Amino acid sequence: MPIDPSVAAGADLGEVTFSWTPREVALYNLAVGGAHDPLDTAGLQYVHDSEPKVLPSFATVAATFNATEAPKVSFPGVDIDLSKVVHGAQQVRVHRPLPATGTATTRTRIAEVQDKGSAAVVIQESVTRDENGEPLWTARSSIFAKGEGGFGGERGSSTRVDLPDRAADREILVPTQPNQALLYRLCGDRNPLHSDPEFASEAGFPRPILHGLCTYGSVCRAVVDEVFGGDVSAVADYGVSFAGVVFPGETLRVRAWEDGDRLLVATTVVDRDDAPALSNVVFIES
Ligand SMILES: CCCCCCC[C@@H](O)CC(=O)SCCNC(=O)CCNC(=O)[C@H](O)C(C)(C)COP(=O)(O)OP(=O)(O)OC[C@H]1O[C@@H](n2cnc3c(N)ncnc32)[C@H](O)[C@@H]1OP(=O)(O)O
Repeated sequence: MPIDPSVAAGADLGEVTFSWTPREVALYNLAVGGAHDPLDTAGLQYVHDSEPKVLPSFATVAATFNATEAPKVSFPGVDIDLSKVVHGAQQVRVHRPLPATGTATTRTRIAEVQDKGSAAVVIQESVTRDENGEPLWTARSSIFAKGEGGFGGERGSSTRVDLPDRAADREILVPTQPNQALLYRLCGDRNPLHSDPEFASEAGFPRPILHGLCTYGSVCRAVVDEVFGGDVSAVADYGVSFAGVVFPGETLRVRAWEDGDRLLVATTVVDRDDAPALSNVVFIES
């Protein structure tokens, strides 16, 4: 049985300790479109040799940055073929601005396993602490596994963030590059879905798709630059659902609405009639 909710739900996936340096931070920043204009001196802070700006979304890659193997969807009570899964949702809360150099330990558990009928959703939660045991960030991510539902689990809740019924306060265009996924995979996500045309085809896609977390980071970077004046510390919490695929080279349209201490955002693909890419996007300002 690929999913046994009685084993999976609440399972402790253990701890991992890892370190990062300005080199990893700068590579990540480039992989999410930072410093795309080398004549923009503000953008160059993303690739500063000793103190590059650290986006809160860096939290999504820090623990696995140097991975070189494809991930496995294999946990207690869960064993799913990688070609059947897509990233469903991601949220990160940073408890303070992330340093450009650090060592931390992440403990992860399976918070919930949802049976959506045809699909399964596996939700992981992790807490990351610095060397003194102080929390640095907490994260929640969902894996959406097509065809893996029907195992007799709870359907779980739905996520739905309604957007204001008015024109967006800001609109930003975020180009991605045709080789964006090949660059982003150097930040540790070696899923062949993003680099191998044959694997992508077996998974049901016409060509390799962009990592969900590359879209996540690119939108974070664009919002920090264009809405928060380049201040990476302005974001305390950032969550999204991955609503549709993005192909490398496509341009994203980011529309943003101020909503108190929140920024609500919709992200669509310009080149495909504004097909949804990210939904339920909420930035909480610090
Ligand atoms: C450890 C190893 C881990 C490896 C993880 C993966 C690593 C990465 O490399 C992989 C990636 O980055 S993949 C790229 C990023 N993700 C995507 O592109 C997915 C885009 N989204 C889709 O295709 C569809 O929305 C889709 C397919 C997600 C859903 O579409 P539908 O099947 O049409 O679903 P729908 O009928 O709308 O809803 C059915 C129920 O599912 C819930 N749901 C929908 N979208 C969800 C999502 N994105 N995340 C979580 N749950 C979601 C709905 O709420 C609904 O349930 P309910 O009826 O209870 O509300």
